[in-house]
Order: sequence, then C-alpha cells, then structure tokens
Amino acid sequence: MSTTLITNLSEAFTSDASATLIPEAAILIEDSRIAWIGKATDAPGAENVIDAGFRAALPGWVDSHTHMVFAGDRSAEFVARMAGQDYAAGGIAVTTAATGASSDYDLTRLLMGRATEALAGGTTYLETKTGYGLSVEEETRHARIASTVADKVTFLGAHLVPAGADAQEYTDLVCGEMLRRVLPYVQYADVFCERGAFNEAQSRQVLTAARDAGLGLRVHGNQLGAGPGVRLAVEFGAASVDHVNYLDEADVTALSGSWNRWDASSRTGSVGTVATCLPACDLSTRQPLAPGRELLDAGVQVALASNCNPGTSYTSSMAFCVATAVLQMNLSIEEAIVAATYGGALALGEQGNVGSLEVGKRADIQLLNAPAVAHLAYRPGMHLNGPVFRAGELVAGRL
Ligand SMILES: N=CN[C@@H](CCC(=O)O)C(=O)O
Ligand SMILES: [Zn+2]
Repeated sequence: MSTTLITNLSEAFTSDASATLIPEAAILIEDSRIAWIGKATDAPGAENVIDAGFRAALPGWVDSHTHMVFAGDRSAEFVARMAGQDYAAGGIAVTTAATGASSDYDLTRLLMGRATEALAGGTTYLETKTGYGLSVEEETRHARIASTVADKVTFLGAHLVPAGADAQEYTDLVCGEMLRRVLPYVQYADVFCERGAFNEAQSRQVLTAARDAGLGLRVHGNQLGAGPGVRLAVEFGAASVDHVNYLDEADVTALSGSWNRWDASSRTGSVGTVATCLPACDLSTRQPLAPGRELLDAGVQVALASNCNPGTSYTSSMAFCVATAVLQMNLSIEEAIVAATYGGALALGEQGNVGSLEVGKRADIQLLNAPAVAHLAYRPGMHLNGPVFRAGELVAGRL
C-alpha cells in the first residue's frame, strides 16, 4: 500500500452533499483512493508528500455526454450557422460519411487525441457515444473503438435515419441486429427524439429494445423544440435526458417527480432521471440555454456536460461549461461544479465511485492554477488547468 499526501492546497471543494469548501486543505491518497481529506494542519503522515503550491483542488470533471468517435470537419457549417442558418440534424450525415472513410487506426488516434485533450482540461471520467456509423458494421466498429478509450460507451444508432433508408426499417435494424452486435461494447443506449430524427413511437421502440437487452437508457430530448423526449425518458426510468432546452411545466414536473424518493441532503434513495444541460452546444447552435436554474429549484438533479461533437459543440472544455452555467444560467459556482462532477457521475451510475472528493472515492483530483475554485467563472476562458490526478496517478499537467 502506498500513501501520498497532497498538501498546501489553498482550498478544496469536495462536491459532496453539503458542497463543502475546505480552506487550507490536504488530501491523503492510499493507492488509488481518497483516504482522508481535511485541514492541512490536521493531515496524517504519508510516504510521499506533494506540495500543491497553494492551488485550489476539486474533483476531476465527469463528462457524461460526448460524441468523440468521428472524423472530418464541419467548421463551414458552423460559420454558416453564425451567419444565421439554423442547426439541422442532417449535418450528422456529413460526419457519418467522413467517419466511414476513416481507418480503425485513424479513428482510434482521433478519439485518443480528444480524450487526452479532455484529460488535460481536468476530465477524469469520460462517456462517449456511437452515432456516426448508422450501419451495423460501422456502429459496431465505433462502439468497439470507443470501448478502448472511454470509461462508458453509449450506443446511439438512433441518431439519424440514413439518407434513402426507410425510417421504420432503420429503427427495426437499430433495435435488432445493430443492438445485438454493439452489446459487448456498450453500457447505455440513447435515441435522438426530435423532429427530423426519431419520433415518439420510434424512440419508444428503441428504448424498449435497449431496456430489454439490459442496457441503461438516455435520451437526446427537447433540444430543438418542445416534444416527448423528456417525458419518455422519465417514463422509461432513463439515467438521463440531455439537452432539455424546451421544457414546459409538465416536463419539469415529470423530471422532479422522478427524484421524489431521493434525499439530496444524504444522497441516498432512489435515483431519478438526471437533466443534462449542454451550455456549449446551446451557444454554438444559438438555442436558448437550458433552464438549469429552474430545474435545480424544482429538485431535479442536474449534470453539465460538454457534448463534444463536430456539429453542435466542438469543445471538451468542462471549465467553459461551468463558467457559462455560472455567468449565464444563474447557477452558483458550487452548483455548477457539483453538476459537472457529481451530476455527471449520477448520470453514469458512478456516484459511488467518482464525482466528489470523499473518503473511499477514486482519487480523481484536479488542481487549478488559481487560489480559489471561483476563478473558473471569475476568469472565464483563462487556462487555469493545473496537475490532474486519476486514480491517484498524476496523468496530466505539471506540479
Ligand atoms: N443532437 C444530436 N446530436 C448531437 C449533434 C450531432 C451533430 O450535429 O453532429 C448533439 O447532441 O448535439
Ligand atoms: Zn449529443
């Protein structure tokens, strides 16, 4: 057993149930887990001591929504959007074509590059999705490649009906052979329930098949307009519904109802459907920012994620998402960090393992080159990324 003490932290934000901020803190790591956290003056001895140089510490980000398995470039589509064009799901086909032309080696290298970038930005737990394959062979290939890099993989064969395909026949394929082939590589399934993608009946069919296959569920819902996505997610007990830009009262009530048997003060009880807000995507598609404040006030557990993908959100910067949530969505800095750490962990069913600095959790810790975690929003856009530890190992940045 090896012990390491990270000490001389200006503060440590734990992301625990009471959102504790410990001034002048230290953290003891035993092997890969957190063994103690508290005031540096009370710290136990350790074999190795790391002087954090009076940096602030917080849990590594848990990015619970990305689409990192892709090739090609869609910057021209982005430029056109900034000039007034609306976002449309059809752009997915452009990425599907470029990704299909990419070898396993190139696709793996691209994915690893993105995951490494995310890690340097403090993301120590990463979900990613398929969804740019849209055929049995390609979806299976993307799921397999994703499973070699990401911590959790979501099957999103139901991202777009390929051009020329019959929507019902394609949905049947997703629910049949495609689902069977990707199963060894994925833990979740997702459906883009939106006008221009999959309608309510098709989404229901995908969610039913995935649930029957033993997968956890998620839904891309209410991104471009009002619709049935949120209510379907709650009805199916999905782990999360993501985007949530256009919500009516019934959507918010359904989401908050799913958390009725959850005690937020002790973080015990039965887990509901996490509402995942994707602020970088909202800005890049010029959609109204998801109502994170209203959802929190209604008792919904909220996650913040990057949605890193080439169409709507080509960034893996969770710090940017946190700053936006504070500056434009009226979350406090503590609420935003909790959503980007513990919220993501809840959405991935990993809340017992990662997402907060608590004894027994994996030692996923990021240090900021700043004396307070508030600098994440106070100095938006600045490169504050310091050393990053995953499972107790220094994996990015310099001490
Ligand atoms: N909305 C659906 N899927 C992605 C965008 C996909 C794309 O345009 O390439 C998203 O989450 O925003
Ligand atoms: Zn997405």
